[in-house]
Amino acid sequence: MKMRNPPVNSLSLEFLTELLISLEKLENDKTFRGIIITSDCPGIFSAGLDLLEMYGRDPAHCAEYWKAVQELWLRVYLSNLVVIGAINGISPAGGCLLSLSCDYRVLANNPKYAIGLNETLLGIIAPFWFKDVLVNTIGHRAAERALQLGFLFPPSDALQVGIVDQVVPEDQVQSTARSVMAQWLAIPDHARQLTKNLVRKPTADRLLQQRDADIQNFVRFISRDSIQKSLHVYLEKLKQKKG
Ligand SMILES: CCCCCCCCCC/C=C/CC(=O)SCCNC(=O)CCNC(=O)[C@H](O)C(C)(C)COP(=O)(O)OP(=O)(O)OC[C@H]1O[C@@H](n2cnc3c(N)ncnc32)[C@H](O)[C@@H]1OP(=O)(O)O
Repeated sequence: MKMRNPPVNSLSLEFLTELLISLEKLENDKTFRGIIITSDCPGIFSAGLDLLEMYGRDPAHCAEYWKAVQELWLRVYLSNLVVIGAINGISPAGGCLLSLSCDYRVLANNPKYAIGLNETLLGIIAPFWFKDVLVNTIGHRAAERALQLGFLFPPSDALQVGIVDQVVPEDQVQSTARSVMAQWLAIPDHARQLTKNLVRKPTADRLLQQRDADIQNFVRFISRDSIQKSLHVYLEKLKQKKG
């Protein structure tokens, strides 16, 4: 699955909906046993959640948006398919969550392709289920530092901390992802799927048990004047970077 939402593969409501529909189709087609998620935007895996879906929007829109974010996460995280991330670009925040929700992550060895949950740098916070997935992946202490400081790990650090499973030369990302897929597909589906569910269900259940409250918390948080100001400042910084 090649993500194509130029210029930066931001996860807008429309794009999230497209991804959800595509995933659902693949899940329902029994000829598919695995997917490789990668990007069609040069140098960018995904810029994460679309800031314009959270800035200057009314509460109803924010609620609809957050529901779609939850939905995509649950679908990828709990997918019965083998999901491999072929991460061929930078992957901050929501882009990192998408990567972390794969079963295996291959990152291209380019110092620009940093990955991490950098929410605090925007003046916002990673929701508890983003945090849970990071803690599950790199452990409590490393996650505690990474989340508070908004670390974006370059490939060598990302491998060392375990946020990705493999770092390979850029021209080998897709072929490595395909070899990894072959290994994973050698395992009988029912055994692998039940095991995946056993490991991941408790984390997903934490959100499933409080989805509506999570949406309300998000809407309250994102609608605060101080948070809207932080988003404004961050968006201006992105604009000014262009000069
Ligand atoms: C107690 C209550 C608890 C409640 C908890 C709720 C908490 C809320 C949680 C909300 C979670 C959010 C997670 C996220 O994913 S936030 C998004 C994080 N993403 C980023 O920080 C990445 C920002 N982008 C960049 O750093 C760069 O764009 C890039 C990806 C490195 C690419 O750089 P490049 O130079 O190639 O491109 P430009 O920077 O010029 O960007 C091109 C245009 O795209 C716009 N852009 C970029 N990123 C985003 C984005 N994430 N959303 C929307 N738009 C984006 C950028 O502004 C340029 O637009 P322009 O052409 O119109 O100027």
